[in-house]
Amino acid sequence: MAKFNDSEVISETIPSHLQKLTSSVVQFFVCGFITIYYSWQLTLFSLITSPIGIFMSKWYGPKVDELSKEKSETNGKASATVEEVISNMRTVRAFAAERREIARFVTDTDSWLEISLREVIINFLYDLFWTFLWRFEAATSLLFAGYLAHNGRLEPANFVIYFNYKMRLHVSLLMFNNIYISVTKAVGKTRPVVRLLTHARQDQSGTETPPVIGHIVFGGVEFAYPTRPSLNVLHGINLSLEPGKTVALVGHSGNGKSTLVNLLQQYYQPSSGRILLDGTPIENFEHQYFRQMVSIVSQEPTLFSGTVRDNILYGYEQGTEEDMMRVARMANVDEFVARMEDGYDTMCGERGVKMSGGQKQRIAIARALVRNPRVLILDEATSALDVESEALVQEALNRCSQDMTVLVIAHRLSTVRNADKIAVIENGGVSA
Ligand SMILES: Nc1ncnc2c1ncn2[C@@H]1O[C@H](COP(=O)(O)OP(=O)(O)OP(=O)(O)O)[C@@H](O)[C@H]1O
Repeated sequence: MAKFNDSEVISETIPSHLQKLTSSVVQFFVCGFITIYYSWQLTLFSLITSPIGIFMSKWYGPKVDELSKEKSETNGKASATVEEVISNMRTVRAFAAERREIARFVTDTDSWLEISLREVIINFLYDLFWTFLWRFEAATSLLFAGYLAHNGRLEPANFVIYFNYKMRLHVSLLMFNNIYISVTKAVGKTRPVVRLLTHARQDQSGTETPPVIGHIVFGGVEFAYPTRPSLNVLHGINLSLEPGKTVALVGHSGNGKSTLVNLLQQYYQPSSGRILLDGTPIENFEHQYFRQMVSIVSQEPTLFSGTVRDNILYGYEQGTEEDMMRVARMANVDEFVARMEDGYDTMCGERGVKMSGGQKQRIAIARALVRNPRVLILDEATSALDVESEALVQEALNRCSQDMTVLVIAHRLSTVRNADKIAVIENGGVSA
């Protein structure tokens, strides 16, 4: 799992403030030394109010951090609602749920407004506090300076120089304060982004690129989803996938078939146990290379809004026209694209809405194959299709997967019948 902490978040957000920070540190020390030089008694006296200021900042920092976090969470929730509704517009309209969805969005924006109001009030009180504290400190310092001058312990000229530099010292302290507030707010807001980036970096930290023939071993794999850490979905899975063979993974709904595939895809890491590809732990593989060697066709493949060509070569931009045509023929894509006016330049539409289910599946198979993988994962790739489309897709899969290791999540008897080995996943364990 991704490990990250606040210092990591701060180190990502602080560089933009570095210049201001450096100049205020320099100003602080220069002015500090000059004020001490001209009147150490006054300088010492003005520190009396510091503990109150430090105490207030200690309270304010976590408060702002918490509010920024809450605010970006509610903001994200409102955006997610909008995105979900827009992408499922037909379902929303089919069930006349427009009012319900508007109410959901309004609830999200209301909480955002409430948090923003709290933030405004806290910021106002904080500013008021510092204005009052500095006025109070200036007034008491002036009185003390008068007392020192009266007793001949402070020259009037030194007094003028002292106050001049004291004002500059205040300016640098104010700058510190502003930087502190901005960094605290930024930390609260950027924490989820940094967490995502850190996770992505860790996901891509492997460097090895050994030759792969496609022997996969799950050794004592245990796993619980981070959102339900107390519920172990997989308990000590031991399974071997021989190179070039097809293994059908079967089991009741909810028994963990997709979870096992998610682990092989490195979307999550096992709580314990190991997954090896030709003897190398999968996390040690270089990211791009691993994705080239292990490819997936999912149950509901997502296409992007570009052309058929763009979608087949997605993530494999070095692929040539010949590569594209080769897999398009293998996956029966050529069969329907040849009848389209723009051929491989036909636009697929957002999320592939301009393609039928079977066409999307065949493009997804071509996309998985174009990188010449050694391992192919098929997540019920034909289960959502009608008989004719299924036959075309199945034919394509049989043709393509002959010299690859195939892990197929199977619901249908026909898929199971074609497999070299059947692995039954039950109660978090597996028997083959
Ligand atoms: N992202 C998630 N967070 C928490 N729990 C999850 C998550 N995804 C799946 N689960 C839980 O993990 C268990 C296994 O789910 P999984 O999707 O692996 O089952 P499956 O065998 O593939 O089911 P199906 O055949 O219905 O697709 C289920 O109890 C499910 O509720």
